[in-house]
Amino acid sequence: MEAYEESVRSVDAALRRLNATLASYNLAGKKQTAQSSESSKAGTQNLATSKALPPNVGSTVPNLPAEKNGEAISGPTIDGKRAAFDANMSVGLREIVGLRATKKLTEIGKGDWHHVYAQLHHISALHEETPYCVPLYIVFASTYLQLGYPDLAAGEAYKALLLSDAVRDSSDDFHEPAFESLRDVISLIPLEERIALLKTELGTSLSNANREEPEDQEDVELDVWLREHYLPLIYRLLSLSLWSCGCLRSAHEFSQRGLALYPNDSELQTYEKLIVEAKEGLSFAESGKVRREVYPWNNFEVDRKNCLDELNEMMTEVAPKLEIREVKLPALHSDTLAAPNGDPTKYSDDGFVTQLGVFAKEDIAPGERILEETSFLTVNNRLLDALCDACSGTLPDLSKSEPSSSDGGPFMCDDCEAVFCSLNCRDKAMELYHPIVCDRDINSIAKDVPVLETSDALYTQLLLRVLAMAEQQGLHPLEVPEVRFIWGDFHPFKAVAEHFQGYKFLEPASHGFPRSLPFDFEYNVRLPFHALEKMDIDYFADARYAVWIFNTLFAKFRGTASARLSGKQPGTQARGPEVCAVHPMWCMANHSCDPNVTWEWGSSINLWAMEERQRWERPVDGQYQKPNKPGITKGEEILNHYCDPTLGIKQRRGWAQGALGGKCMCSRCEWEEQDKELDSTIAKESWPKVETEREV
Ligand SMILES: C[S@@+](CC[C@H](N)C(=O)[O-])C[C@H]1O[C@@H](n2cnc3c(N)ncnc32)[C@H](O)[C@@H]1O
Repeated sequence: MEAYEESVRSVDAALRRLNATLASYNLAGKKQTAQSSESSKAGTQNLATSKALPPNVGSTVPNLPAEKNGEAISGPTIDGKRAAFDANMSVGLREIVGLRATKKLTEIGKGDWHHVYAQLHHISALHEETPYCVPLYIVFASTYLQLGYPDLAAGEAYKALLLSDAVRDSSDDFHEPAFESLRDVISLIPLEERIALLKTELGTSLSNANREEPEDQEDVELDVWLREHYLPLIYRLLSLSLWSCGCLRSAHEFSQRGLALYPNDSELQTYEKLIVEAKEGLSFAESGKVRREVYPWNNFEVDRKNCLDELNEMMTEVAPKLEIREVKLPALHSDTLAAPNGDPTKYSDDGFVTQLGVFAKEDIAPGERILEETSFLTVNNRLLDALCDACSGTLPDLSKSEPSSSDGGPFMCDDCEAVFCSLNCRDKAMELYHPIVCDRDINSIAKDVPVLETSDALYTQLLLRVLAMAEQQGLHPLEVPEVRFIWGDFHPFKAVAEHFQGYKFLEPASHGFPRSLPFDFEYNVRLPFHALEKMDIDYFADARYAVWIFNTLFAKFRGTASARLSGKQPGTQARGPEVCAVHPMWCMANHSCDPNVTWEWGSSINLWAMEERQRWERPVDGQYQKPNKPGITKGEEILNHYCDPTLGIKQRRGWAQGALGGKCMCSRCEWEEQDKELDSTIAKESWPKVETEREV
């Protein structure tokens, strides 16, 4: 044992000498400029600007495993406790310590579904202990890839990239913890291997005539490990996972950055080839689609039929004559999903699914207003607008001599430029979300974007509002009341997952998993993390801020958010910015192309029983069978319209596909489709009140 300790001590000393020598040679070569780091670029759209990466090696001698009381320490565990690097390591830790760029992505964390899923648990537990560890995020990302979640893999790989910037940039807020975490991992690697890597590096450095002057050296060894092992893996992960999601532009940008640093990396070359083959014409499209499901680890989706009391308390506040109940709806998705091993999973046995809907508790008169709901989950797409920051209603006109609003509004925030239409809105904003975003320079994020990106940008803004609400109210983002009970039109996945045989990495196909959630790296990953950073939220340490949570929220918004052009109030001239909102009670009502209510939305959203019903049922021999009875009787379902019902069947179906997630199967659509010559389209002018459309 003594002999062993003696040899460890001398290897250790050799390692220190090597590291110091290397530091004096500044072997890392190229300097990292502040501009080239991922985090400092976060405000720009361009991923491709990075120079060859660079070590930000520091001036101090590296922190090598210490000697205590003359005793060599073989290396701390990842949480700082002493341990040997061997079979005693947990499964996740062994993967982390064993990460090498010589391993192919397809091999990292490979195993059957149960094994890989268990690995996810180990990694999550380690994440709680050590949230700033570059290789931990690489293993996280690889594990997600093995489970067939390239979108989640891209999110974790991006965090790894941000942290590797932090390790190299001593001015980065996360420099110290990222540096220490990486040091802890490297301390667990066999000394012989560490020395061998440093020696190779020394050889390269000595033969490099153009090396730069040493500056700000901190730990050459960490930088060598980053460059030799972790960064190649990060670029491979980003390129492959984003290609696999269909985000070709981002995938290409990362593979180009990777290849600029590692031109001979055969994996990166393969991925770049796949990306280039997938592009259409000259453009790399960013039109990703990913799985839309209740992730197997998502314990936040409640069984809503057990929460009807709570839901109905919320409903009574905004609509005293309405209640929420279970309802059977036609299944919109194909009813069988093939698992990768061929096992079918039924989406629905009888072509119907049980969801929720809204019903009348009492008779309702024609033209009666039955719901008035104000939401603070609202956003708009212009940087300079004349809308209330909280409810997105039009601001009172200050140029008029009479009082502009009943309480003398508009009101400004004392500390930033946010404007509110009323005192109530200002108070609510302060209570629900505003302090988190106040004066944080996040106003311009996802605003004034090109037309084609408008809806993605609005959804991202909704996400940011929910994240601010969660932080301000001390909730998990999936527990924020405005989104908690919303069903995200998730595919039934759990059963399929259990049959999953492994991801076919080099196939863009979905391997039996339907992909219906739009995904764009910029809007789903980079901008949300950038905004969180501005809000001073530590998204490395706080597990509430991960891409699977963002995706779950996006799925909820996509089925329920309403959009409108503002500026339609009397007295206003032009249409203003596009406004988008989620009204959690209003959106419980299901769609029909023969609706019994109509709606209008300004600072609040309102539902009215229709004054007159259109004759949209099928006539038999030219005669309508039922009397045309406006108003709604007790027990009848409230049927809203998500698209303009005056349109013809083809247009309505196209629209409903987006807003509903499938083909509308209401009785009007069914008979019109069978009986095209009787298409019941009516002149738009005869339709009351509809100026707004629901789908973003
Ligand atoms: C705004 S939500 C309506 C409330 C929803 N039923 C619930 O349980 O939360 C929209 C979703 O309800 C379902 N839905 C609404 N109207 C439907 C219809 N006419 N046919 C089939 N599904 C419908 C679809 O799944 C759609 O994505």
